[in-house]
Amino acid sequence: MTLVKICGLNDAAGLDAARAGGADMVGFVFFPPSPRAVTPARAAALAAAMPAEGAPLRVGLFVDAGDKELAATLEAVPLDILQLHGEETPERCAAVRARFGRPVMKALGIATEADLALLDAYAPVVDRFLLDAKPPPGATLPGGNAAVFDWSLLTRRAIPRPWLLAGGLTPGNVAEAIRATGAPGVDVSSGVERARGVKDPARIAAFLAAAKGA
Ligand SMILES: O=C(O)c1ccccc1N[C@@H]1O[C@H](COP(=O)(O)O)[C@@H](O)[C@H]1O
Repeated sequence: MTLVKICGLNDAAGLDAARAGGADMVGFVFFPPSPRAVTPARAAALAAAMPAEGAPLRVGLFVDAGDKELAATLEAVPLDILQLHGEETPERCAAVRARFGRPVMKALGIATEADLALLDAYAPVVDRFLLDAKPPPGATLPGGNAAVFDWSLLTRRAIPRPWLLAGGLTPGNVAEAIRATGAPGVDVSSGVERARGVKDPARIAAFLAAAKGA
């Protein structure tokens, strides 16, 4: 069954809906410019309501974070996976994985076939990929922009690690996205919100039902 990550959770109602609907991963955004950002203290309070082990796994989303920030966040919040959503190089991914002892999920922006060439450089040093759209012109965030990319690019080569499809997914298009790409997992933020940065429990439930039923 398709793995589902609900990202950008910042309140108990959203987290409850994600858990009730069977989310495999929940994401906390540690990137202050994002409207979904949480402080480590806020994420710790939300995570405290979750089971200590098992699903959903807690994913921390970081954008070009330094070791000090990663260490301080991990001190406060029991994160299972580190999602690196900035310009982190393969060397940086390897260093983060070794120093912090957590699986690393590297986000890559995909717009053309050439972007997929990066997969081979990262594959030896990451545990999972998150394949997202590149930020559209004028966007201020490196992700979370409700932008879709050309899914057919993903059918032309094998992805050398487990991976999640992201970018502009919604309850209405996620089943088609899974069918078109064969994605083993999907990730959503904007598509389950009622306003930018505000999660909608009903949309979270609908997304999970559509993705798990695909
Ligand atoms: O969600 C954010 O605010 C965010 C900020 C900075 C980097 C990544 C971010 N979100 C990630 O982007 C994907 C796609 O988002 P969307 O569904 O298109 O809105 C999301 O799943 C997050 O992993």
